[in-house]
Amino acid sequence: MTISYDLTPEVKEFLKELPKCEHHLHLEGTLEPDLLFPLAKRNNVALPQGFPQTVEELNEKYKQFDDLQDFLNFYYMGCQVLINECDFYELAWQYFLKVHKQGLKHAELFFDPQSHTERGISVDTVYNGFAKACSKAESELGISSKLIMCILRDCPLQKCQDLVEKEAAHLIKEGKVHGLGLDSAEKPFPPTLFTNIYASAKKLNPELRLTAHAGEEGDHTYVKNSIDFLKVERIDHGVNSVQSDDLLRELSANKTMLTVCPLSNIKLQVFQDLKELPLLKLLEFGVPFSLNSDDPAYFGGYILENYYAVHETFGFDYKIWGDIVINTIKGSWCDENRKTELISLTKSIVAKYTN
Ligand SMILES: Nc1ncnc2[nH]cnc12
Ligand SMILES: [Zn+2]
Repeated sequence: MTISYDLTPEVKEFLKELPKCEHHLHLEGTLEPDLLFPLAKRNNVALPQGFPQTVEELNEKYKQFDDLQDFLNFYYMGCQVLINECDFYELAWQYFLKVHKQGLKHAELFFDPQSHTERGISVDTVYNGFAKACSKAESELGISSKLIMCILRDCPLQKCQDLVEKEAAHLIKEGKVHGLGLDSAEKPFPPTLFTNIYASAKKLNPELRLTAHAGEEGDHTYVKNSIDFLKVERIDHGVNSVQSDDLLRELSANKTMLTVCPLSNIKLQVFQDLKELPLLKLLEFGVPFSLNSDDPAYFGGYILENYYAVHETFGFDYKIWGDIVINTIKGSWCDENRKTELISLTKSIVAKYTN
């Protein structure tokens, strides 16, 4: 499903060349219909009753979701075809191959163990497959990456606690997962429910980075409470932060990054039009944000299409794009040398297009 963007070839080339970092990408959300059906066959998985039968029918369904829950229903059905370590590896590797062609240099990648452990698959099977693809992407494609393990907020709390304190405790302690996140249905499961679990994860490894989905369908208090109770340093989506100027000032003062997902917000009807995406207000208040693809197989675009869509709507000049990309690099969880390298690359690309 390719959407065409009304941009000049020069702008397209500029956006492609920018050294992009992605902070909000669910690896399970990269499961394209043309991988889903072969995996179902290979693993002998019967898709649920009523599930589309062909790539074309599935693509038709993906044209629009009613809301977050409508999408999540399909997302979790899709997860069922992932069984063996090689499936997780193949999924992530296909993602890296696609975004390598789009100028992605650094990726911070979510994965959802509970969508697999519920089906009897071990956390290690999932982790090992994804980690292998990450190592290969670094050595063969020059893409650095970090894995962020997410808690599914609509699973029973005890199971969320067991994931962190038992099943995946070794991955946290050994620093194999770099960060902890919180995703899935937002509104009925406010962040305060997870205060103790976040605290025990941080106790297992004080270096663990913390983030959470908030302010996608929940209001601005979900963002504020994620910061105050979960002690997160980043917010995934966070677009409803614009409901409170006080919160925007706080985000700006603390340099708390919002990982904004433009095409996702349209497909899940958070906004009806990209013009409503509050990037200008975030820029006005000095709130750092990055642009991301969330679940690209479902939302009609990877990282570069998200950059295209934002350019088509807001028409930022090259200098503003340079600032957005540099802020994204600064808010990344990679080491300082990598940041310096990517910032200097950004500056040279902006200079090439503005001189
Ligand atoms: N956009 C999103 N919001 C919440 N949970 C998710 N899981 C995958 N994508 C998600
Ligand atoms: Zn997400």
